[in-house]
Amino acid sequence: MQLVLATSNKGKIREIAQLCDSFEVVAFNDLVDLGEIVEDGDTFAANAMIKARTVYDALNDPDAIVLSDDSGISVEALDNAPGIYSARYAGKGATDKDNLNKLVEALKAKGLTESPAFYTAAISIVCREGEYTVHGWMHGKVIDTPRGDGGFGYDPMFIPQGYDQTLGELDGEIKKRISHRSKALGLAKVVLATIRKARH
Ligand SMILES: O=c1nc[nH]c2c1ncn2[C@H]1C[C@H](O)[C@@H](COP(=O)(O)OP(=O)(O)OP(=O)(O)O)O1
Ligand SMILES: [Mg+2]
Repeated sequence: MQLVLATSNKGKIREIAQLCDSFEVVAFNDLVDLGEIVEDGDTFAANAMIKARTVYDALNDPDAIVLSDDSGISVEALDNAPGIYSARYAGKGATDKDNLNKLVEALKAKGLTESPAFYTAAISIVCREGEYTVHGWMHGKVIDTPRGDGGFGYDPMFIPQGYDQTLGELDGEIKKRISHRSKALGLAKVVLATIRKARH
């Protein structure tokens, strides 16, 4: 069964494809040309649903199953910023490196070397059977000295609870087990199994 991913983020596509390996996963950009989807919701869930609905409507295919992800990092010492603005923390068109460096600077500006932090993932599914949104969280801390180049986004500065290495250093198999995205996808796969059953 095909699963259309309503994301342009290569790190997410890689992780979702690995975690949803019983589906034929395809990125929406390979099917339709929508340009940048405007994420003007005020929560992760709202933005995830915007992305999934936009792609579902553009595909105009009653059999389509679209899955989106809106996610980000919230830092306690920064009143849970950047949150839903994680992708553009360093401004429109910011790279992962720009955003990470801005977060390091924000910690230093507070005279901090670390702070508790957590990732949120909201995953939405839109198909003819209905619209669904599930969440996953991963708690830990951010540090001001990024280490490792694994993962993507803010991973080199995030140390998950129970570990002493960053997600940039840890084996990707660990992130697959504990991340906000894998937890949310664990719930999303229950929805997908129900859809698959209803269609056969
Ligand atoms: O596991 C993660 N490890 C590190 N960083 C992460 C992770 N998960 C989300 N993030 C960061 C990256 C980006 O700065 C923002 C997502 O923003 P978000 O709008 O959901 O994604 P995006 O714009 O990169 O692609 P898209 O909207 O097409 O899904 O949070
Ligand atoms: Mg985005």
